[in-house]
Amino acid sequence: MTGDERCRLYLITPAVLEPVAFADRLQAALDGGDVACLQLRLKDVDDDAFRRAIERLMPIAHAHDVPFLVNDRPDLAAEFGCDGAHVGQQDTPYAEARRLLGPDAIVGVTCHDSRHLAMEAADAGADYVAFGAFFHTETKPPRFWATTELIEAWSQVTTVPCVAIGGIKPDNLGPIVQAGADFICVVTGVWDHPDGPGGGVAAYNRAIAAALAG
Ligand SMILES: Cc1ncc(COP(=O)(O)OP(=O)(O)O)c(N)n1
Ligand SMILES: Cc1nc(C(=O)O)sc1CCOP(=O)(O)O
Repeated sequence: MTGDERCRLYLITPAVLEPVAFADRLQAALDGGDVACLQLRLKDVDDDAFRRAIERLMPIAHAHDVPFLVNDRPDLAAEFGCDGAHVGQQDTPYAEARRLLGPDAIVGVTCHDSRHLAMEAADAGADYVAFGAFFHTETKPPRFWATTELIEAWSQVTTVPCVAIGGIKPDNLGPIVQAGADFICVVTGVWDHPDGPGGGVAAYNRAIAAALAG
């Protein structure tokens, strides 16, 4: 994951899923077009459920050349040789995640609405920083609000890629892309898309391309 390319789609799984049934939906999503990264984000599950999901879903991501990251659990990501992990401000600290995963893994950090947190993460070596939420979302009711001004300011001072997250849909992503976001990160806009997950991925990619063109 580098920030020196065009803006790309970063996909997060639903927080509750049954791995065998979800595998077909993941396959459909990744068949729908370009996805830069897949993050497994499970909530309220035990370690065995996490392990079953990693074992079933990571090969599908890899068959599409999509890096597979695990949210909150760099220990499990390391155990299964995943491509990396995403950690929040209340999770395993960045330095410990990096120690567990090694220098070549992708480690991203939630930075909410804060350029200061983002600088700290980038200086420590994070591969990307994540800003959000941009819009209201039921997926995770926002406590912080990020802005396109933050993305613009970030892009001017550093080359460390930034991810924009929170309520982002094909019809509201234009200003975020034009402000310089490297990745548009999405949960429901893909999984709940009326044309299915593949249609959702295609719709985001069309909207990103239109924003970059226009
Ligand atoms: C790419 C990306 N950005 C932000 C988050 C949110 O992470 P966090 O603050 O740790 O909250 P939970 O996802 O654990 O609810 C993310 N997962 N991914
Ligand atoms: C997991 C997560 N983190 C956020 C943050 O603001 O840090 S918003 C969010 C949920 C994003 O889901 P959707 O694309 O369905 O709005």
